[in-house]
Amino acid sequence: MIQTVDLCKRFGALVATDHVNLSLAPGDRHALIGPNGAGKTTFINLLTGMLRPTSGRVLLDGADVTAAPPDKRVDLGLVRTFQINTLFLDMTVLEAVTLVVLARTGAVRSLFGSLRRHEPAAGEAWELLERIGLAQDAHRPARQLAYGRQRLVEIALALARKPKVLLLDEPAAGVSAADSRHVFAVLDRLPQDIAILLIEHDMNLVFRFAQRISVLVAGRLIATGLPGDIARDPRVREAYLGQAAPLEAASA
Ligand SMILES: Nc1ncnc2c1ncn2[C@@H]1O[C@H](COP(=O)(O)OP(=O)(O)OP(=O)(O)O)[C@@H](O)[C@H]1O
Repeated sequence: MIQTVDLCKRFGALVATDHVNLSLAPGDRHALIGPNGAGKTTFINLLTGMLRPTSGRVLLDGADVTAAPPDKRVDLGLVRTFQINTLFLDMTVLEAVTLVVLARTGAVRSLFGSLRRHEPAAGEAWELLERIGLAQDAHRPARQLAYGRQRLVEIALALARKPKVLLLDEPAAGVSAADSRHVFAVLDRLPQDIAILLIEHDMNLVFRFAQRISVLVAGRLIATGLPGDIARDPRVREAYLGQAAPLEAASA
């Protein structure tokens, strides 16, 4: 579904992404971990097209998208979550998700036409909100929701794009433990055909969610494998020196 081939990114003398080869098949639940500054965000930005690689390629569903702009990649099914912006915060949750459904289907251009034409989009948005447990907040402005619920709205907005590949950059950062559990319960129930790449610092969440884990250190992928193998890998333990406790807990 998505594949990088010898992907490299230099910032001057610094090699932030060093010949990274990583691929996800439909339905994969893959986590990308690594210490601070390892290059995780840079890698995500190379996938979404926010950054151009120095060399190497990005393939999406077999098509070379290395030179494609971000919006084209979204149209092709590569979607990442974003913090809700001011526009969406002032809409109700249902309006915001409906707007993204309309943008996806091209109908947003006729937004000021008959409202009746937008009923299917609102219906789809409603179903989505029910699926991820946000229906009770559908008619509230996103701004009024608790921070943890707003993170769910961000996931809903990404899902409204019907992604083939979903990139999640710390989807539960800054939320309470209870809300974080809810976010991950929602992620567990996402359609099985979506490939998900998760970046997450919380090892308990990583090991709970991922079927495969890749470890990035100083821009290089030092290991990819099953969670148990990653937790026991001496190179990974070395990279997380001083932080081995989460690996212990996760591999137990
Ligand atoms: N635009 C840029 N210009 C120069 N250096 C950059 C730029 N963006 C990132 N870097 C450097 O590239 C390296 C990788 O950074 P990146 O943010 O991708 O790491 P990360 O794994 O996401 O870190 P963290 O877990 O702390 O968010 C770091 O050394 C960072 O300082």
